[in-house]
Amino acid sequence: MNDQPTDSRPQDLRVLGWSPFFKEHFQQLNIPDTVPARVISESKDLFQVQSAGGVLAAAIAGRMRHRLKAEGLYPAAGDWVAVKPLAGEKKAVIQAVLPRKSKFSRKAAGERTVEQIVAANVDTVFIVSGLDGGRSFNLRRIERYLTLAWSSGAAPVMVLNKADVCPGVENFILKVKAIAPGVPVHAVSARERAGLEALAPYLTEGSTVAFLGSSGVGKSALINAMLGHERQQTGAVRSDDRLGRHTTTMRQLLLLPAGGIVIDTPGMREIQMWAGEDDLHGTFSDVEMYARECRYADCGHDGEPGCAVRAAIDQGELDPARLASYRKLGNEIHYLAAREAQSARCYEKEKWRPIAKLVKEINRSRLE
Ligand SMILES: Nc1nc2c(ncn2[C@@H]2O[C@H](COP(=O)(O)OP(=O)(O)OP(=O)(O)O)[C@@H](O)[C@H]2O)c(=O)[nH]1
Ligand SMILES: [Zn+2]
Repeated sequence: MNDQPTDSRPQDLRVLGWSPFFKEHFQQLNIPDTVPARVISESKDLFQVQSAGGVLAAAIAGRMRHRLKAEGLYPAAGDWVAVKPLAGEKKAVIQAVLPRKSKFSRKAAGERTVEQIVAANVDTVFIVSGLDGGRSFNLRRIERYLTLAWSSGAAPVMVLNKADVCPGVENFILKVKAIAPGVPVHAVSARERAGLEALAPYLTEGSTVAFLGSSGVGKSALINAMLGHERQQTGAVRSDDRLGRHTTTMRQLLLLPAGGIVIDTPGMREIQMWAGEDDLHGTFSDVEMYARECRYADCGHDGEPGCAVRAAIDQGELDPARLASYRKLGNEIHYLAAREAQSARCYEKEKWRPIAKLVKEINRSRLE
Protein backbone atom coordinates (compact mmCIF):
# COMPACT_ATOMS: atom_id res chain seq x y z
CA MET A 1 0.00 0.00 0.00
CA ASN A 2 1.26 3.42 -0.87
CA ASP A 3 0.77 6.14 1.72
CA GLN A 4 2.27 8.90 -0.34
CA PRO A 5 0.14 11.30 -2.32
CA THR A 6 2.00 10.29 -4.47
CA ASP A 7 4.86 9.77 -6.94
CA SER A 8 4.45 11.16 -10.39
CA ARG A 9 1.21 9.46 -11.34
CA PRO A 10 -1.68 11.66 -12.36
CA GLN A 11 -4.03 12.26 -9.48
CA ASP A 12 -7.70 13.11 -9.33
CA LEU A 13 -7.61 16.42 -7.47
CA ARG A 14 -10.84 15.64 -5.62
CA VAL A 15 -9.08 12.79 -3.84
CA LEU A 16 -6.67 15.45 -2.58
CA GLY A 17 -9.45 17.68 -1.29
CA TRP A 18 -10.12 19.90 -4.32
CA SER A 19 -13.63 21.35 -4.02
CA PRO A 20 -15.90 24.02 -5.57
CA PHE A 21 -14.62 26.48 -2.92
CA PHE A 22 -11.04 26.28 -4.19
CA LYS A 23 -12.06 25.95 -7.82
CA GLU A 24 -13.98 29.22 -7.66
CA HIS A 25 -11.04 31.08 -6.13
CA PHE A 26 -8.61 29.55 -8.58
CA GLN A 27 -10.76 30.67 -11.52
CA GLN A 28 -11.09 34.17 -10.07
CA LEU A 29 -7.30 34.48 -9.88
CA ASN A 30 -7.15 33.77 -13.58
CA ILE A 31 -3.33 33.72 -13.78
CA PRO A 32 -2.22 32.53 -17.22
CA ASP A 33 -0.45 29.16 -17.55
CA THR A 34 -1.08 28.10 -13.96
CA VAL A 35 -2.58 24.89 -12.63
CA PRO A 36 -3.91 24.15 -9.14
CA ALA A 37 -1.81 22.01 -6.83
CA ARG A 38 -1.75 21.12 -3.12
CA VAL A 39 1.32 21.61 -0.96
CA ILE A 40 2.29 18.17 0.35
CA SER A 41 5.51 19.22 2.03
CA GLU A 42 7.26 22.38 3.01
CA SER A 43 10.79 22.76 4.17
CA LYS A 44 12.91 25.90 4.17
CA ASP A 45 11.34 27.64 1.18
CA LEU A 46 11.18 24.41 -0.81
CA PHE A 47 7.85 22.85 -1.53
CA GLN A 48 6.48 19.71 -3.00
CA VAL A 49 3.12 20.17 -4.60
CA GLN A 50 0.74 17.60 -6.00
CA SER A 51 -0.98 18.63 -9.20
CA ALA A 52 -3.28 16.62 -11.43
CA GLY A 53 -0.15 15.78 -13.44
CA GLY A 54 1.92 14.51 -10.51
CA VAL A 55 4.31 15.79 -7.86
CA LEU A 56 6.34 18.90 -8.64
CA ALA A 57 9.21 20.52 -6.77
CA ALA A 58 8.09 24.10 -6.33
CA ALA A 59 9.60 27.39 -5.21
CA ILE A 60 8.20 30.85 -4.69
CA ALA A 61 9.32 33.65 -6.93
CA GLY A 62 11.96 35.49 -4.86
CA ARG A 63 10.28 38.87 -4.98
CA MET A 64 7.06 37.36 -3.60
CA ARG A 65 8.55 35.67 -0.55
CA HIS A 66 8.72 38.64 1.73
CA ARG A 67 5.29 39.92 0.83
CA LEU A 68 3.61 36.54 1.33
CA LYS A 69 5.28 36.17 4.73
CA ALA A 70 4.21 39.64 5.84
CA GLU A 71 0.65 38.97 4.71
CA GLY A 72 0.39 35.60 6.45
CA LEU A 73 0.03 33.97 3.04
CA TYR A 74 3.26 32.03 2.99
CA PRO A 75 2.35 28.55 1.74
CA ALA A 76 2.13 25.70 4.24
CA ALA A 77 1.36 22.00 4.10
CA GLY A 78 -2.24 21.61 3.00
CA ASP A 79 -2.44 24.87 1.07
CA TRP A 80 -3.83 25.00 -2.43
CA VAL A 81 -1.61 27.04 -4.71
CA ALA A 82 -1.57 28.21 -8.30
CA VAL A 83 1.68 27.04 -9.89
CA LYS A 84 3.31 27.60 -13.24
CA PRO A 85 4.90 24.28 -14.26
CA LEU A 86 8.27 24.52 -15.99
CA ALA A 87 8.12 22.81 -19.36
CA GLY A 88 9.76 19.42 -19.48
CA GLU A 89 10.71 19.43 -15.80
CA LYS A 90 9.08 18.18 -12.64
CA LYS A 91 9.32 21.71 -11.27
CA ALA A 92 7.03 24.66 -10.86
CA VAL A 93 6.89 28.21 -9.57
CA ILE A 94 4.25 29.13 -7.01
CA GLN A 95 2.30 32.17 -8.22
CA ALA A 96 -0.42 32.49 -5.60
CA VAL A 97 -1.90 30.86 -2.52
CA LEU A 98 -5.65 30.26 -2.55
CA PRO A 99 -7.75 31.40 0.42
CA ARG A 100 -7.77 28.91 3.29
CA LYS A 101 -10.80 27.18 4.75
CA SER A 102 -8.91 26.72 8.00
CA LYS A 103 -5.42 27.11 9.35
CA PHE A 104 -3.32 26.08 12.32
CA SER A 105 -0.64 28.53 13.25
CA ARG A 106 1.97 29.12 15.87
CA LYS A 107 4.29 31.91 16.83
CA ALA A 108 7.32 31.83 14.58
CA ALA A 109 10.61 31.40 16.37
CA GLY A 110 12.41 34.61 17.20
CA GLU A 111 11.72 37.98 18.66
CA ARG A 112 8.80 39.12 16.58
CA THR A 113 5.41 37.64 17.22
CA VAL A 114 4.71 36.47 13.71
CA GLU A 115 2.10 33.97 12.74
CA GLN A 116 3.46 30.85 11.10
CA ILE A 117 1.04 28.45 9.48
CA VAL A 118 1.75 24.79 10.24
CA ALA A 119 -1.22 23.20 8.48
CA ALA A 120 -3.87 24.62 6.17
CA ASN A 121 -7.29 23.50 5.00
CA VAL A 122 -7.89 20.92 7.71
CA ASP A 123 -11.54 19.85 7.88
CA THR A 124 -11.47 17.81 11.07
CA VAL A 125 -8.94 17.93 13.86
CA PHE A 126 -8.67 14.89 16.11
CA ILE A 127 -7.74 16.01 19.59
CA VAL A 128 -6.11 12.96 21.09
CA SER A 129 -5.87 12.24 24.79
CA GLY A 130 -4.57 9.12 26.51
CA LEU A 131 -6.70 7.01 28.84
CA ASP A 132 -3.65 5.34 30.36
CA GLY A 133 -3.87 7.30 33.58
CA GLY A 134 -1.46 9.77 35.09
CA ARG A 135 -0.76 13.07 33.38
CA SER A 136 -1.95 11.95 30.00
CA PHE A 137 -5.61 12.78 30.70
CA ASN A 138 -6.04 16.41 31.66
CA LEU A 139 -9.29 18.30 31.19
CA ARG A 140 -7.59 21.70 31.40
CA ARG A 141 -5.22 20.73 28.61
CA ILE A 142 -8.12 19.44 26.54
CA GLU A 143 -9.72 22.88 26.89
CA ARG A 144 -6.58 24.44 25.47
CA TYR A 145 -6.55 22.12 22.51
CA LEU A 146 -10.25 22.76 21.94
CA THR A 147 -9.65 26.50 21.93
CA LEU A 148 -6.86 26.03 19.40
CA ALA A 149 -9.12 23.87 17.28
CA TRP A 150 -12.01 26.35 17.31
CA SER A 151 -9.64 29.14 16.34
CA SER A 152 -8.38 27.14 13.36
CA GLY A 153 -11.70 26.85 11.59
CA ALA A 154 -11.48 23.04 11.59
CA ALA A 155 -14.10 21.00 13.44
CA PRO A 156 -12.74 19.35 16.60
CA VAL A 157 -13.40 15.70 17.43
CA MET A 158 -12.20 14.24 20.73
CA VAL A 159 -10.39 10.91 20.49
CA LEU A 160 -9.67 9.16 23.77
CA ASN A 161 -7.00 6.60 22.94
CA LYS A 162 -5.67 3.61 24.87
CA ALA A 163 -9.13 2.46 25.91
CA ASP A 164 -7.60 -1.03 26.17
CA VAL A 165 -5.85 -0.13 29.42
CA CYS A 166 -8.68 1.87 30.94
CA PRO A 167 -11.43 0.46 33.09
CA GLY A 168 -14.53 2.67 33.16
CA VAL A 169 -14.09 4.39 29.80
CA GLU A 170 -17.67 5.71 29.97
CA ASN A 171 -16.76 7.84 32.94
CA PHE A 172 -14.03 9.62 31.00
CA ILE A 173 -16.29 10.14 28.01
CA LEU A 174 -18.80 11.88 30.27
CA LYS A 175 -16.11 14.09 31.80
CA VAL A 176 -14.94 15.21 28.38
CA LYS A 177 -18.46 15.75 27.10
CA ALA A 178 -19.08 18.04 30.07
CA ILE A 179 -16.26 20.38 29.07
CA ALA A 180 -16.65 20.05 25.30
CA PRO A 181 -20.19 21.11 24.49
CA GLY A 182 -21.22 19.97 21.03
CA VAL A 183 -18.01 18.09 20.30
CA PRO A 184 -18.18 14.38 19.37
CA VAL A 185 -16.19 12.16 21.75
CA HIS A 186 -14.90 8.70 20.78
CA ALA A 187 -12.96 6.15 22.81
CA VAL A 188 -10.59 3.99 20.75
CA SER A 189 -7.56 1.78 20.99
CA ALA A 190 -4.96 2.24 18.28
CA ARG A 191 -3.07 -0.76 19.63
CA GLU A 192 -6.05 -3.13 19.39
CA ARG A 193 -7.58 -1.39 16.38
CA ALA A 194 -10.76 -1.02 18.43
CA GLY A 195 -13.39 1.68 17.98
CA LEU A 196 -11.68 3.11 14.91
CA GLU A 197 -14.76 2.60 12.74
CA ALA A 198 -16.30 5.54 14.63
CA LEU A 199 -13.69 7.79 13.00
CA ALA A 200 -14.47 6.61 9.45
CA PRO A 201 -17.20 9.24 8.84
CA TYR A 202 -14.54 11.96 9.17
CA LEU A 203 -12.31 10.24 6.64
CA THR A 204 -14.34 10.40 3.48
CA GLU A 205 -12.71 10.96 0.11
CA GLY A 206 -11.12 14.38 -0.13
CA SER A 207 -11.54 15.28 3.55
CA THR A 208 -8.47 16.44 5.44
CA VAL A 209 -7.73 15.60 9.05
CA ALA A 210 -4.95 16.50 11.46
CA PHE A 211 -3.98 15.35 14.95
CA LEU A 212 -3.45 17.48 18.01
CA GLY A 213 -2.37 16.13 21.36
CA SER A 214 0.50 15.86 23.76
CA SER A 215 3.49 13.65 23.17
CA GLY A 216 2.87 9.96 23.81
CA VAL A 217 -0.92 9.93 23.52
CA GLY A 218 -0.69 7.75 20.42
CA LYS A 219 -1.01 10.09 17.42
CA SER A 220 1.50 8.10 15.38
CA ALA A 221 -0.10 4.84 16.43
CA LEU A 222 -3.49 6.15 15.25
CA ILE A 223 -2.09 7.34 11.93
CA ASN A 224 -0.44 3.95 11.40
CA ALA A 225 -3.70 2.19 12.26
CA MET A 226 -5.53 4.32 9.71
CA LEU A 227 -2.87 3.76 7.08
CA GLY A 228 -3.03 0.04 7.76
CA HIS A 229 0.75 -0.17 8.01
CA GLU A 230 3.69 1.52 9.68
CA ARG A 231 4.43 4.90 8.22
CA GLN A 232 7.87 4.72 6.75
CA GLN A 233 10.28 6.44 9.09
CA THR A 234 12.61 6.82 6.16
CA GLY A 235 9.94 8.42 4.00
CA ALA A 236 12.28 11.17 2.95
CA VAL A 237 12.06 12.29 -0.61
CA ARG A 238 14.82 13.82 -2.62
CA SER A 239 14.00 17.01 -4.36
CA ASP A 240 16.09 19.70 -5.89
CA ASP A 241 15.59 23.41 -5.86
CA ARG A 242 16.16 25.79 -8.68
CA LEU A 243 19.85 26.02 -7.92
CA GLY A 244 20.25 22.29 -8.32
CA ARG A 245 21.13 21.61 -4.69
CA HIS A 246 19.69 18.46 -3.20
CA THR A 247 17.62 18.49 -0.08
CA THR A 248 15.45 15.95 1.63
CA THR A 249 11.96 16.61 2.80
CA MET A 250 9.28 14.46 4.41
CA ARG A 251 5.89 14.09 2.86
CA GLN A 252 3.52 15.78 5.26
CA LEU A 253 0.25 14.84 3.59
CA LEU A 254 -0.71 11.18 3.62
CA LEU A 255 -3.48 9.61 1.59
CA LEU A 256 -5.44 7.03 3.55
CA PRO A 257 -6.38 3.83 1.72
CA ALA A 258 -10.02 4.18 2.74
CA GLY A 259 -10.15 7.84 1.68
CA GLY A 260 -9.21 11.05 3.41
CA ILE A 261 -5.92 12.85 3.88
CA VAL A 262 -3.84 13.20 7.04
CA ILE A 263 -1.66 16.26 7.52
CA ASP A 264 1.15 15.50 9.91
CA THR A 265 3.78 18.23 10.15
CA PRO A 266 6.39 18.63 12.87
CA GLY A 267 5.01 22.10 13.64
CA MET A 268 1.53 20.77 14.25
CA ARG A 269 2.93 18.59 17.02
CA GLU A 270 4.54 21.44 18.94
CA ILE A 271 1.82 23.94 18.33
CA GLN A 272 1.25 26.75 20.81
CA MET A 273 -1.70 28.92 21.51
CA TRP A 274 -2.52 31.41 18.80
CA ALA A 275 -6.16 32.23 19.18
CA GLY A 276 -8.38 35.26 19.04
CA GLU A 277 -10.69 36.19 21.86
CA ASP A 278 -13.68 35.02 19.86
CA ASP A 279 -12.30 31.52 19.92
CA LEU A 280 -13.08 31.05 23.58
CA HIS A 281 -16.77 31.06 22.69
CA GLY A 282 -16.78 27.55 21.28
CA THR A 283 -14.82 26.11 24.19
CA PHE A 284 -16.63 27.94 26.97
CA SER A 285 -20.16 28.26 25.68
CA ASP A 286 -21.40 27.02 29.09
CA VAL A 287 -19.59 29.75 31.06
CA GLU A 288 -20.76 32.38 28.59
CA MET A 289 -24.32 31.16 28.72
CA TYR A 290 -24.38 32.02 32.44
CA ALA A 291 -22.37 35.21 31.94
CA ARG A 292 -25.08 36.58 29.65
CA GLU A 293 -27.43 36.45 32.64
CA CYS A 294 -25.15 38.53 34.88
CA ARG A 295 -26.62 41.87 35.90
CA TYR A 296 -23.66 43.87 34.56
CA ALA A 297 -22.50 43.34 30.98
CA ASP A 298 -18.87 43.76 32.09
CA CYS A 299 -19.27 41.52 35.15
CA GLY A 300 -15.93 40.07 36.31
CA HIS A 301 -17.73 37.22 38.14
CA ASP A 302 -15.78 38.25 41.18
CA GLY A 303 -18.44 38.93 43.77
CA GLU A 304 -20.42 41.54 41.83
CA PRO A 305 -24.11 41.61 42.74
CA GLY A 306 -26.40 39.68 40.42
CA CYS A 307 -23.60 37.49 39.05
CA ALA A 308 -25.18 34.46 37.37
CA VAL A 309 -21.83 32.71 36.94
CA ARG A 310 -21.18 32.73 40.69
CA ALA A 311 -24.74 31.60 41.29
CA ALA A 312 -24.27 28.67 38.91
CA ILE A 313 -21.07 27.70 40.73
CA ASP A 314 -22.75 27.98 44.12
CA GLN A 315 -25.58 25.77 42.94
CA GLY A 316 -23.13 23.19 41.64
CA GLU A 317 -24.21 23.71 38.02
CA LEU A 318 -20.83 25.01 36.88
CA ASP A 319 -17.42 23.65 37.85
CA PRO A 320 -15.31 26.52 39.30
CA ALA A 321 -12.33 25.09 37.39
CA ARG A 322 -14.16 26.03 34.18
CA LEU A 323 -14.27 29.68 35.18
CA ALA A 324 -10.61 29.55 36.18
CA SER A 325 -9.50 28.15 32.79
CA TYR A 326 -11.75 30.58 30.97
CA ARG A 327 -9.94 33.43 32.70
CA LYS A 328 -6.49 31.97 32.27
CA LEU A 329 -6.90 31.34 28.55
CA GLY A 330 -8.49 34.76 28.16
CA ASN A 331 -5.43 36.39 29.71
CA GLU A 332 -3.05 34.46 27.48
CA ILE A 333 -4.96 35.45 24.40
CA HIS A 334 -4.95 39.11 25.48
CA TYR A 335 -1.22 38.90 25.98
CA LEU A 336 -0.57 37.36 22.56
CA ALA A 337 -2.88 39.82 20.84
CA ALA A 338 -1.04 42.71 22.50
CA ARG A 339 2.32 41.32 21.42
CA GLU A 340 1.08 40.79 17.90
CA ALA A 341 -0.18 44.36 17.65
CA GLN A 342 3.15 45.59 19.00
CA SER A 343 5.14 43.60 16.48
CA ALA A 344 2.89 44.78 13.64
CA ARG A 345 3.69 48.36 14.64
CA CYS A 346 7.41 47.55 14.64
CA TYR A 347 7.06 46.05 11.21
CA GLU A 348 5.36 49.20 9.92
CA LYS A 349 8.10 51.31 11.46
CA GLU A 350 10.80 49.18 9.83
CA LYS A 351 9.11 49.57 6.49
CA TRP A 352 8.91 53.36 6.79
CA ARG A 353 12.33 53.93 8.28
CA PRO A 354 14.21 54.36 4.97
CA ILE A 355 11.47 56.64 3.66
CA ALA A 356 11.41 58.68 6.86
CA LYS A 357 15.17 59.05 6.58
CA LEU A 358 14.88 60.23 3.01
CA VAL A 359 12.23 62.80 3.92
CA LYS A 360 14.45 64.07 6.71
CA GLU A 361 17.38 64.42 4.33
CA ILE A 362 15.30 66.26 1.76
CA ASN A 363 14.03 68.64 4.42
CA ARG A 364 17.51 69.20 5.70
CA SER A 365 18.87 69.95 2.22
CA ARG A 366 16.05 72.40 1.70
CA LEU A 367 17.01 74.24 4.85
CA GLU A 368 20.65 74.40 3.95
N1 LIG B 1 -1.99 0.55 25.54
C1 LIG B 1 -1.95 1.30 24.46
N2 LIG B 1 -0.81 1.93 24.12
C2 LIG B 1 -0.80 2.68 23.01
C3 LIG B 1 -1.96 2.86 22.20
N3 LIG B 1 -1.64 3.69 21.20
C4 LIG B 1 -0.34 4.03 21.36
N4 LIG B 1 0.17 3.41 22.44
C5 LIG B 1 1.55 3.51 22.94
O1 LIG B 1 1.81 4.83 23.39
C6 LIG B 1 3.16 5.20 23.10
C7 LIG B 1 3.20 6.52 22.35
O2 LIG B 1 2.55 6.36 21.09
P1 LIG B 1 2.88 7.32 19.87
O3 LIG B 1 1.95 6.92 18.76
O4 LIG B 1 4.31 7.33 19.56
O5 LIG B 1 2.47 8.74 20.47
P2 LIG B 1 2.49 10.17 19.76
O6 LIG B 1 1.28 10.88 20.19
O7 LIG B 1 2.67 9.99 18.29
O8 LIG B 1 3.76 10.85 20.38
P3 LIG B 1 4.70 12.01 19.75
O9 LIG B 1 5.29 11.44 18.48
O10 LIG B 1 5.73 12.25 20.81
O11 LIG B 1 3.85 13.20 19.49
C8 LIG B 1 3.77 4.05 22.33
O12 LIG B 1 4.50 3.27 23.21
C9 LIG B 1 2.56 3.29 21.81
O13 LIG B 1 2.82 1.91 21.65
C10 LIG B 1 -3.16 2.17 22.60
O14 LIG B 1 -4.21 2.25 21.98
N5 LIG B 1 -3.09 1.42 23.73
ZN1 LIG C 1 -20.90 37.50 36.57
